[in-house]
Amino acid sequence: MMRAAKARLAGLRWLRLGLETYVSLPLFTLLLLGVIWGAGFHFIGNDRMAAQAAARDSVQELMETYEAQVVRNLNGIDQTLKVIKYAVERKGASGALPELAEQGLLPPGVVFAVSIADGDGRIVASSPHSAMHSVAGERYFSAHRDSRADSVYTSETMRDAARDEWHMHFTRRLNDRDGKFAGIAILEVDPTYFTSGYERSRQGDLGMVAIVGSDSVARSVRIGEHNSWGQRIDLALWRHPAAQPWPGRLDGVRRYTAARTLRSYGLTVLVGLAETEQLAAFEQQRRKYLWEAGLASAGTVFVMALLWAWSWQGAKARRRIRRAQETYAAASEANLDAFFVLRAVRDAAGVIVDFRIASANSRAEQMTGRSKEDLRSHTLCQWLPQARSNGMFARLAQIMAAGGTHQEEWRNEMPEFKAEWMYWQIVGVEGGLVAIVRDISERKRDEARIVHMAHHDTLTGLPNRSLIGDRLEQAILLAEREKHQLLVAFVDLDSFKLVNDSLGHAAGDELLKVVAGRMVDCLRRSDTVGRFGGDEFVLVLPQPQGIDSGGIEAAALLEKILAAVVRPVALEGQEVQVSCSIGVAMYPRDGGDGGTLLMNADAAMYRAKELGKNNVQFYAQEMNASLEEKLALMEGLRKAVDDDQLRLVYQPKVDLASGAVFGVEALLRWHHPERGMVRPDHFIPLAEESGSIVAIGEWVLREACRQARRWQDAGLPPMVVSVNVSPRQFDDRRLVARVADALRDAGLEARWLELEVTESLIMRDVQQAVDKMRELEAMGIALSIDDFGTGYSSLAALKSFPISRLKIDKSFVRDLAHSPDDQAIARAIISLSHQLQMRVIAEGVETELQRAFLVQYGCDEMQGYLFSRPVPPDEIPALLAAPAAAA
Ligand SMILES: Nc1nc2c(ncn2[C@@H]2O[C@@H]3COP(=O)(O)O[C@H]4[C@@H](O)[C@H](n5cnc6c(=O)[nH]c(N)nc65)O[C@@H]4COP(=O)(O)O[C@H]3[C@H]2O)c(=O)[nH]1
Repeated sequence: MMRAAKARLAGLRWLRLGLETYVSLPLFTLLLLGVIWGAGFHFIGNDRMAAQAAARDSVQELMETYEAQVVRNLNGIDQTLKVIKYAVERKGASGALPELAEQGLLPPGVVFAVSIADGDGRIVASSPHSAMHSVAGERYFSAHRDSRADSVYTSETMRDAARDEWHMHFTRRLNDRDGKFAGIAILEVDPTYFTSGYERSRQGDLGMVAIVGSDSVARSVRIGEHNSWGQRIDLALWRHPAAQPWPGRLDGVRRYTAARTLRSYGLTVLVGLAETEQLAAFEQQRRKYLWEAGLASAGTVFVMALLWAWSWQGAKARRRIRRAQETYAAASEANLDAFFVLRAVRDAAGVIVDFRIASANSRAEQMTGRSKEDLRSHTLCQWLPQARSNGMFARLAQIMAAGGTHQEEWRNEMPEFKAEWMYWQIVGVEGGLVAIVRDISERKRDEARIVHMAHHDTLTGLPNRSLIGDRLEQAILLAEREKHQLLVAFVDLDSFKLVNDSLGHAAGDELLKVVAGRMVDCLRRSDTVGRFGGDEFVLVLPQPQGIDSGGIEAAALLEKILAAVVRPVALEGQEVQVSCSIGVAMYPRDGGDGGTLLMNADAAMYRAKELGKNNVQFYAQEMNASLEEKLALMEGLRKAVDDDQLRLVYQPKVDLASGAVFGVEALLRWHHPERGMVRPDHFIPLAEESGSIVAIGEWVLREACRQARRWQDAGLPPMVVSVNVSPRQFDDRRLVARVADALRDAGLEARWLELEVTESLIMRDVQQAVDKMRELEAMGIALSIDDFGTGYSSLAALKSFPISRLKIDKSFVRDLAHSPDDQAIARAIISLSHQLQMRVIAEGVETELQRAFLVQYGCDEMQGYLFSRPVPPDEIPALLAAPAAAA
């Protein structure tokens, strides 16, 4: 099957090739040449045969004529000889000739010479008269003498002794009355006599007539104007000559020949017509034919060559077009763009009324959902009726008129195209247009996505800092024009860092998303809520309702946000609660531009934080002062260590069972040269923020170790000194080395040092924290978790910590007497500590009630104003000396 199909294909290919003019034309030319030359040679052949036949006829005719002529002449000669013989025999030799001459019976002497020889061979009479001589020695004489035959003897052409001329001698025997030999009658004839009938006009210059004796010796030969005799001619060859001309052996000229033997005279007459002359006319005709065929051939070849060149050019052009079409088809098929070739349809006046779809590619099929055939069977306006109303047709007609290339992007609203956004490039071509159409919906979506990403926060999808800035500027312009106010609020989540650090970033991100969603739900569509960065959000509320009437409704809205944010969020299987602090600035009262409004809202937000978080603060001018103050404090902190402005106070830790002081917690104090005492709650976060906490923390560590050593040296019973370690300090890679240095330099045993780390600190990266804590533990240093209960430690993680003590945060202790929740938490922490083989200490114990509760539930230790406030180191010996506050 395959082979048959292949063969059919190959056959078709050859047929198509054969039909190509540039191939068939040379073949046709060859055919024509064949016909021309075939006809030429056919005519030539015919003519040759006719000419040869004519030549043969001519030679026969000539033969007939020449033979008749010779026979007539010979008969005449013989008749003359007979008359002479008769006269001689009757009257004798001397009287015979004159009588015959008188009677006019002798031939003219100009041509013939008559003589009579006697029995001895002596010429006894002659006419015309000649000198006496003897012919006794001649063969013709002896032939008659020796033979009684009464016949004419024809001698060879020979020189006559009397006249010294060449003659043919015809002789007859003369007898006397007794019948004996009496001599011979001789008639001499010029040999040319027999060839004088040569007609040049008929026989040409090379024609031949000849008489040859039976002895094969030519008596007379005439070829053209030339006479000769005496040569030998092989009569055997001449009597049966070929039908074709042959060279004869006379002069090498090929002749048509004929021969006839005249038996009674012992002669053979020969005629010959030269081939060249006989066929001269034919040759001329032949040359003419050849010329004509040559000219016809040249003409044919020339015309065909022109036609071929023309058709070759045409074929080349067609091939080029076909290749271009194939290339176009292949390229357009492989292209990801849709191709449409449109041909203009014009009315009688030449105005374009529509476009016919001449061609389309596969991509066009996909984009339109129609097959190529279907598309080709429509005009543009049949297919897309709306093209007339939506301007597409007019646009195409205009491009057609203007020419060139046009391109544009447009949002597609025609259901015939399966694309939302399209790009088209229209190229004007001869008689129409090529439309290259591309589906750019994906690109447009990407662009929109990029634009969105550039202006929106990827996590929450809310406008980002730059878009907030834009919206704010827009809102300011609008408010300015409409004479409205504008509210800008800075929202910062309280304790977000705690969640992030303890539950991980994924949980932190989830929290941000939930909170963002809740804030969006609280606002109108015209309001903007954006994420400014980290856990900071910004609200822009144009024309806030009720601002003019004292901000009551705005405040309600912000309260709503506070309430929405503080609702518990389920994260990592547990419920987390965060609040937020909101600072508000009003346009135009608090600032005329976005930057100022944001800065003032930020200051108000800080104020809200300072006031215990989870509240809203409207901006007041003095707030900026606190911001400056913050910067000033940061600057002062950098010099605090070097300028010896730091001091440590110590708060005793008491064993609840015995009431004895077993240790102290070192608490930092900053004696600012201008501001006086600055509380650690104020400056520790700043030190942490600026990084100076590392240097400050090291100073605290060294000072606490030195002080513990001093107390020991002063003879006080050894006790554990607790030092707080901040997150940055804990992250310091050299923390362990620094602790070791501090102990060594102070000469203090490691067992008298305890480090307090916060719960959130170790929960940021549990593994790393555990590794570091194990190093410290290995040195003999005790570790405790400060502020326990405020973070989100998992029980599993807690078990892996090398911790010896948990400290219940004072926020749970504060309301212990009244809050069942706090009581439950305190009980849980105490129980948990004991299960984990840890001791538990409560901080911030101020009242007896609190202490009683703690004692009741088995808390091991306490710390708080109830026993002592933090005191300078020199007051510690007195406290140790005081009687134990028994449980
Ligand atoms: N209301 C009340 N408060 C009590 C009572 N007993 C003790 N306090 C206070 O509770 C705080 C205990 O320290 P903290 O929880 O570690 O909280 C500390 C600690 O987190 C930090 N801090 C203090 N010194 C250092 C330090 O040297 N390094 C580091 N990193 N942080 C320190 O500053 C915080 C505040 O320190 P202080 O102002 O000294 O406040 C101390 C102390 O004066 C009480 O009965 N009632």
